[in-house]
Amino acid sequence: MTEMYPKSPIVQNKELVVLSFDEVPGPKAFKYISNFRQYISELGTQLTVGMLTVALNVGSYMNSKKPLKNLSALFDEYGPVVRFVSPVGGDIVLINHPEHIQKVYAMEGDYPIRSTLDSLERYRSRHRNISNYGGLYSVLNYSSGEQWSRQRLAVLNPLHQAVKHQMSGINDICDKFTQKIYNIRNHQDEVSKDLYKELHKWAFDSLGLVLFAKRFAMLDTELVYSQCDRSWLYHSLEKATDAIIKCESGLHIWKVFSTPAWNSLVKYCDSLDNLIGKHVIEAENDLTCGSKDIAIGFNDNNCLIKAMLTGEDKLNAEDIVTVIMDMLLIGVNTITSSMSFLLYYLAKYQRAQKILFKEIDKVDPNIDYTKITEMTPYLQACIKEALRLAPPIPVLTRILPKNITIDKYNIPRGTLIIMSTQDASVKEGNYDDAAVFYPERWLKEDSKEYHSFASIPFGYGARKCLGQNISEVMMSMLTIRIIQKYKLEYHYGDIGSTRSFISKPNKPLRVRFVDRI
Ligand code: HEM
Repeated sequence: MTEMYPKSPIVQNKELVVLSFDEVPGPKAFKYISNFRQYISELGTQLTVGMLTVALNVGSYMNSKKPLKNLSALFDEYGPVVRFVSPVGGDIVLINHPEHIQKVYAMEGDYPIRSTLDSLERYRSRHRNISNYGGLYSVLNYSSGEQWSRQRLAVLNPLHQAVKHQMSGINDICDKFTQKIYNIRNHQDEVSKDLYKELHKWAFDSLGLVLFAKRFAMLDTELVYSQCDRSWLYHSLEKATDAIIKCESGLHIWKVFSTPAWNSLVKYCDSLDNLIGKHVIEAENDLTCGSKDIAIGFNDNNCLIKAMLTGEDKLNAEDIVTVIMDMLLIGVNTITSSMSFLLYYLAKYQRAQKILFKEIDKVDPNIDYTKITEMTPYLQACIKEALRLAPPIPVLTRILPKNITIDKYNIPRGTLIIMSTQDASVKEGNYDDAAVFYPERWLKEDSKEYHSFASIPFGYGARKCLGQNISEVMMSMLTIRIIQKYKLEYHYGDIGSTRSFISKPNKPLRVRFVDRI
C-alpha cells in the first residue's frame, strides 16, 4: 500500500513549485484493489465515477471479512492529498486539510457540481424519465446549473416563511415528544424500544408540518404502517432510506440487474412520489377553486407547496415533488442523527449539561424562535460541537471547472474531489482536545482561532444546506424542552457514527431521562 506513482517531471519557476498530477501520492486501484474495501462504505455513498466505483466494490466483495477503517487511515499513510488512480475511470482526489477545503470551495464556480446518490439519480433518470436535471441535491452538469439555481431560489424564501408560520406547531410536537418519553421509558428511565426511532418520528412530524402544512402525528401512534396516506408516507420514507443505503454501499450490482434493494428503492420512491404528488395536486386544486379546504389543513399563508406553485419563480408540480422528496430524505435523517448525538453528548458530558441547564432553565419553551440564538449561546455552542464531532454528512464532494493547485499538486479540472470534512473536524491538529465534547470552544470568551473550514457540517457556498436554519431551530426547541424536564445520563460504551450516506449512531441510544425534581 506504500507504493507511489513513478516520478514525473516537476514544473518549476523561481517562486512557485507545482508538482504534476502524477506526483499525488495514493494507492494504485487495480494493483491493490482489495485495499479499497475498507474505505468503500464512506466512499461508495457519493461516488459517481462508474468504473472506479465498480473497482472499489470488487475490493469490497473480495474482502468482506476485513474490518472497516476510517478514511483518516489514508491520510495517515499518504498525507493531506491522496489520489485514487484508475486506468478505466476518472481519478479521485481526497483531501482533509481546512485550507485545501476552503480553496476548493473558492473555486467551485456559479453552479457547483458534486457527486450525489447514484441510485436516486438513476431512479429519476431511468425510471421516472426525468432527464437532465433531477432535483436540488443532484449532480448538475453545465447545462442544468441554471435550472438548479432557479429552483433553489424559488424554494429558499417560502421555506423560511413556512418555518416561521409553523413555529407553534413545532413547539407542540416537541412537547409531545417529551411527554411520550415520560410514558414509554422503562424502570431504568431509558426508552427500551428505540430512542432513535422516536426522534425520527419527531423529525418527520416537525419537518412534515413545515413542508406540507399538515400534522402527521406519527409520534402519537405505534401503528405507523397502517394504510392511511400519512403513515404510508412515513413508512415509505423509512424504506426508501434503507434501500438507498443498501444500494449505495457494497457492490453496485443493481447497476447491472435488478437486486432486491433496487426493487425496494423503486417501490418506495414511487410511493413517496405518488403521495407527495397527491399533496401537490390538492394544493393546485385548492388554488384553482380559490377555496381554503380547512379539512385538509391548508392555509394559503403557511403552505410551502402553494407558495412554490404561485411564487415569482413558479415551480411545476413535478419539480415540487422532487424538491420535497429530497428535503424529506435529507432533512429527516440528518436532523434525527444530529439530535441523537446531541442528546448522547449531553448525557455523557455532565458538566456541559449542568451549564446548559443553568442557561435554559428559565427560558420560555414557546420563545420567539428568532430570539433563540441570541438567548441561548451555550445551547448553540452545544449544537455546533455535536455537529463537529458527528456531522451526519461526513464527506462532501466537488468537481471543479478549472485546474486547482492543492498542496503544490496540480489537480486537473473535472477530477472528483472528496473533502473528508468529518476527518478535518475531529483532527487534533485542528482543535485542542479534538475528541472531547467542549462547547466552550465556540464561545467568544473562550474562542480560539480555529480555521473556519475545519468544521462545516452544513457545507459551504452556493450549494450549502438549505435546511440549516430549520435544523438549528428544531434542535434548539427540543433540547430546551428535554433538558428542562429531564436530567440526561448515559452509562454504557462510547457511541460512534455508522458510515452510510447519512451517518447515525452505531449503537442503541440508551440515554436515561431522569425526572428533574
Ligand atoms: C442537522 C441537519 C442537517 C445537516 C447537518 C445538513 C447538511 C447538509 C450538507 C453537508 C449538504 C451539502 C452541502 C455542500 O455540498 O456544500 C446539504 C445539502 C442540502 N440540504 Fe441539508 N442538512 C441538514 C438538514 C437539512 C434539512 C432539514 C433540509 C430540508 C429542509 C435540508 C435540505 C438540503 C438540501 C435541499 C440540500 C442540497 C442543496 C443544494 O445542493 O443546492 N438539509 N445539507
